[in-house]
Amino acid sequence: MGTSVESLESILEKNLPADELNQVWNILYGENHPKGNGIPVEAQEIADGHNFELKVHSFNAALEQLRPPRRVKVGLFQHAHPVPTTAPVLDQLNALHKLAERAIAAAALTGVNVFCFQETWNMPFAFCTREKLPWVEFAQSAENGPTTKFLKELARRHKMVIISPILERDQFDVFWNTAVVIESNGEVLGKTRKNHIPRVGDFNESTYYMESTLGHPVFDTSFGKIAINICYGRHIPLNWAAFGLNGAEIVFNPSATVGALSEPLWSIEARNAAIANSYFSCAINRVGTEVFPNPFTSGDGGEPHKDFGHFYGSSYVAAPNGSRSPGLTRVRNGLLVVDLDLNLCRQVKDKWNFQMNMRLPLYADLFTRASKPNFKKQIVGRGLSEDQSEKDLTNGN
Ligand SMILES: NC(=O)NCCC(=O)O
Repeated sequence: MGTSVESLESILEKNLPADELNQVWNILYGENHPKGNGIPVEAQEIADGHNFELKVHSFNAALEQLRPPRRVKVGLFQHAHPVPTTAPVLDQLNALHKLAERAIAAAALTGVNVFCFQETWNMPFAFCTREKLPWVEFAQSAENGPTTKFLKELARRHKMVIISPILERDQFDVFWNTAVVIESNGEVLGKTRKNHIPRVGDFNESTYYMESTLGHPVFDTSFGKIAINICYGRHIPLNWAAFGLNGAEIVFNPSATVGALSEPLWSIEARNAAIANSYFSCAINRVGTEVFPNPFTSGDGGEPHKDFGHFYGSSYVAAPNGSRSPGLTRVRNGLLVVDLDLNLCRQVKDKWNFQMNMRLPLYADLFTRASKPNFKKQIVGRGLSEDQSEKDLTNGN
């Protein structure tokens, strides 16, 4: 499909009469259908001037007697790589920083409290190439690298929590796929790292960095308890569950994924995680096509090529009650600002009782046994081993 479709929403809006469109929104997205108002003129001017979509949405919760509403605005920014991947590394980094400054300025004008970029936002997504130079030159210290220093100043200026997913080079020159969490006072609150590394298609990421050893940290920020599940981790329901167990109220999923591989999964996985774990999930995808200097193969017998295919954007936010925001465009840069009430998390827990029905000991026992080499599957019936079943099938039994 590439770039020929702007978004699912644009097709529906073009083709459905208003009353049917409203019904479709309600069925597709839950009780909150798209709302497009509340964008300050100055923020819209920045978006128009720099050709990015600016969309707003809000989720409500019931008013409680003992707890005031806990409203938070999240900002999700998706972007294409702004300059050719052949430009000098410093020029690429500076162009990305400039882009970020504008997006954060627009987010600040819209009242965003917690801002998150896409996966490894400050570099081209070069992991398809399997080459080291110049791509590893984008890797930086999570605490003191140029991107963190740059964002600390913006976080302080705008009193905004900023989540910055980068390729990290640590003090031993070990690489990690990291998200740095910068508090609204400009201090680094901490970092988390990608737990699950893709080995699919052109996503040759194990060439570049190691699996996290940091677990599933939740960051208690001035705007709620947040966690970050980096890209491929969204396919692992236990990964999402672990952030919920540690108390997350919002889980960000900074990603980089292409249409041919994952577009049918995209609208489901983060939304399902929000439902299953009674928190808000925020899925952010890269956009555009990045062309690299040298051809590479996908290991599937196909022709060598110089690009990954189209990163389809479509960033969105899902709420614990199963409703979701509309998605951003598939083809352009975009900022999605979503106003939400964290009280909804506990209200949904009280309604559905997923936590009350969690039965952790039941699953703890199974996972403990399944993680041992002598694990025996609990199969009721003839109790044949897989080898025996295959023989049975070939004998026509
Ligand atoms: N960046 C990354 O983990 N991509 C893997 C592909 C996918 O998860 O859709």
